Amino acid sequence: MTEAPGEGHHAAHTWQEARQRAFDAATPIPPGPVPLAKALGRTLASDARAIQDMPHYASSAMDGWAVNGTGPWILSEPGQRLAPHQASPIVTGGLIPPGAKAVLRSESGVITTDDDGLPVLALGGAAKPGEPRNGQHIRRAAEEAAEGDVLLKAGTRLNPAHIALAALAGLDHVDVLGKPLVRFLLTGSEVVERGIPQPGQVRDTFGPQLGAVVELLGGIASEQLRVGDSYEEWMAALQDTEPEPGGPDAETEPPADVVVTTGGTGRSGTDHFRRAVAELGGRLLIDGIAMRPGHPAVLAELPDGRFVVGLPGNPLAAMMALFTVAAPLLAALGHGRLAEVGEVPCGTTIDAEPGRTRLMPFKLVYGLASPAQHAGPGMMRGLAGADGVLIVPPHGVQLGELVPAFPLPWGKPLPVPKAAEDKARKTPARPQRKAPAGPVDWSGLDA
Ligand SMILES: Nc1nc2c(c(=O)[nH]1)N[C@H]1C(S)=C(S)[C@@H](COP(=O)(O)OP(=O)(O)OC[C@H]3O[C@@H](n4cnc5c(N)ncnc54)[C@H](O)[C@@H]3O)O[C@H]1N2
Ligand code: MOO
Repeated sequence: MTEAPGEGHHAAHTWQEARQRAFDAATPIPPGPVPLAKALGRTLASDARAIQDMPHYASSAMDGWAVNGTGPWILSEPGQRLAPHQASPIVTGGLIPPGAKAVLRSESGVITTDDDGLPVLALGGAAKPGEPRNGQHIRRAAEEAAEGDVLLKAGTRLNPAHIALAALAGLDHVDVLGKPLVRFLLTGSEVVERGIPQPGQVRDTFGPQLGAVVELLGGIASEQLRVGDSYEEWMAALQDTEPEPGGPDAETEPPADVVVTTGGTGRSGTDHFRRAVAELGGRLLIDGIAMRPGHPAVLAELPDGRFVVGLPGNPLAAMMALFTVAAPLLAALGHGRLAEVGEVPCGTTIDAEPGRTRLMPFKLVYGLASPAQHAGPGMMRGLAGADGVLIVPPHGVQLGELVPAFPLPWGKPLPVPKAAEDKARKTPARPQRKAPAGPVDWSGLDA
């Protein structure tokens, strides 16, 4: 923390360049299979089809008897082929025996004796007229889907019912679009995880929020590793983020695609990000951004393909760096798009600050953006109460002027500015397409 990174002594990227560069650095992670237990929220890369008829055998929908022909029925052993006027006991879900034409519910039949005193099944008091109809209470094979039918279309974002359907179809895995796995390396000997921090100590603000935010940004949040401030710890941790080949975690924990580090982005003796990356043979893709807060933010790529996002230690600065660098990177890795920047009318005049973009958490007050108080680089209060973040250009903003902004990953979308809304209203509605003649094809709504 001796020099001012990005403050003149090396060429920092503009905010816009940094965002685009982070997005362009990555290509989408290829699709692959995931077990159903990990498929929630994932996007199907290819159609999921029935691998056999569903159900794959005819079964009973009721407890009772499988019957052939009209009663009374002579009882035979369960599972045996039924000749006309024969019946055998069956339970719900039981396999329909060959020769059975229907199932008689238990409440519709009685076991009685025939003239010779032999046990027979006869219709009982609760039987409805005409019972059992041919096929009654039999769940036919392929009633839900025939082998090869598309159950879920490529592009479906999997919800619990989709996953249950895949399980019902007998699938153990589904083919989904790649999604970046993110590990965290939280650094700083002064950082404490619980209790009241002593002078010189600081409560960890990253552990409690980074995983959740990374998930909202389209990543899979994996474990957090905590180290102190020594270079050796940094090196060991950056090397050590892979599960040991053949080790206990190797099966369950695939290698990370991204490592997010916190702290150590400055240039003092205890700030090791750049040196550690260089020693590991990595290269810096972004080294400082002309923005405030968060200017020391770094993005690097290691020879093993992992990206390392270096967030500054100051809490608000880190979140602004996360939104600027990690959000586009995760979008690119996860088959997403670079989010468009919105606009909000500004409720105040913000003076120029040449050479850097300022990211300011704001609250909407009567539709106008008002920069939040308590938004110093080390604070969280402003962001915690904010509706979004203003991207204030170096030349400042005039009162009432539209200013670029982005919403928070956990918040509501930005309101559409009135000017844009009025324009949309004035644009004549597109002429309705004529409905096609003939029956409507609803097949696109299936699955
Ligand atoms: N001479 C200069 N000093 C500093 C400059 C500069 O340009 N010249 N930039 C300042 C800015 S801006 C930032 S941001 C920080 C960047 O610091 P580092 O990334 O090296 O982070 P540290 O020095 O390790 O920590 C900074 C600050 O953040 C606190 N911290 C760290 N981890 C956590 C955590 N998990 N939860 C809460 N707070 C955390 C740490 O205690 C420090 O107070 O450098 C400035 N200095
Ligand atoms: O830019 Mo620092 O990143 O202000 O806190």
